[in-house]
Amino acid sequence: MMNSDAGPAIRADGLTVVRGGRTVLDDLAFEVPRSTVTGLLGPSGCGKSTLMRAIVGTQAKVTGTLDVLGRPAGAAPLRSRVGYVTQSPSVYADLTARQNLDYFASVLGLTGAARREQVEHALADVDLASHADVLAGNLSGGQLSRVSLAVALLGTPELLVLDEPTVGLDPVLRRDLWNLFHRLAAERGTTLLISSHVMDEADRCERLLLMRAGRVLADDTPDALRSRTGTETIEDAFLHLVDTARRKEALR
Ligand SMILES: Nc1ncnc2c1ncn2[C@@H]1O[C@H](COP(=O)(O)OP(=O)(O)OP(=O)(O)O)[C@@H](O)[C@H]1O
Repeated sequence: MMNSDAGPAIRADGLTVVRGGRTVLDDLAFEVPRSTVTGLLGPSGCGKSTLMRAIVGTQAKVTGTLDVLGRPAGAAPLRSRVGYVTQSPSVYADLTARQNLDYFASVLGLTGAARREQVEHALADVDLASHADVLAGNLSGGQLSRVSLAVALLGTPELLVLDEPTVGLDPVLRRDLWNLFHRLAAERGTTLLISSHVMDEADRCERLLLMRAGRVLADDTPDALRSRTGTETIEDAFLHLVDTARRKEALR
């Protein structure tokens, strides 16, 4: 019998998604190893959110292979094992940060002391303990997105899929969040897939998936990408790969 705990956290092969009659993900093949921080980088509109939605099982018209933690993406047993944070924070404005977490912890089936412990832990992880009793509606944008992240941390998911979690945050908070991401991978074995359209976040990742126009341009470590393309920055590596892809398309 196949062991669903072995192998990569995510495996895609021939993955294609059609939205509104357009192919927005085109024949993707890649793997995301377990317990790593992988960056999903590419320009606005290249398909990052669509890929994340496919991985968490909320995207229609997905064809090809897409396995998550050894099971087909979206399979019911994955629900409690995968955490997902969208670009727009999804919390209740009329509840405090702590009440939001308590509510979502109860939805996950957590009770009693274990629930209280998980809630306090998640608040501390995202550095929001001092604002725990403020109504979500009165929190800043960055604080709200950290409440969403804390919700995703409840239940200690094995895979965290985070759509642009550091957008709009100040440099200190951004650094603290990246430190948290690495701690989760190193200490809890969590796999993190984190999207960004800012190339300067690339060096904070152990691995990179570079996307452009619905295709994966590269699936590698930042160092390997730079040395393979003979460039010094990931932005230059990305441009080099785009030019190479364009030349190939022109030859065809
Ligand atoms: N409901 C929809 N119907 C048709 N096309 C869509 C729909 N939603 C998104 N698209 C298209 O799919 C493509 C990929 O969109 P997606 O949101 O996945 O990109 P993205 O890389 O996450 O962009 P951003 O960084 O701006 O969030 C875009 O060209 C977009 O216009």
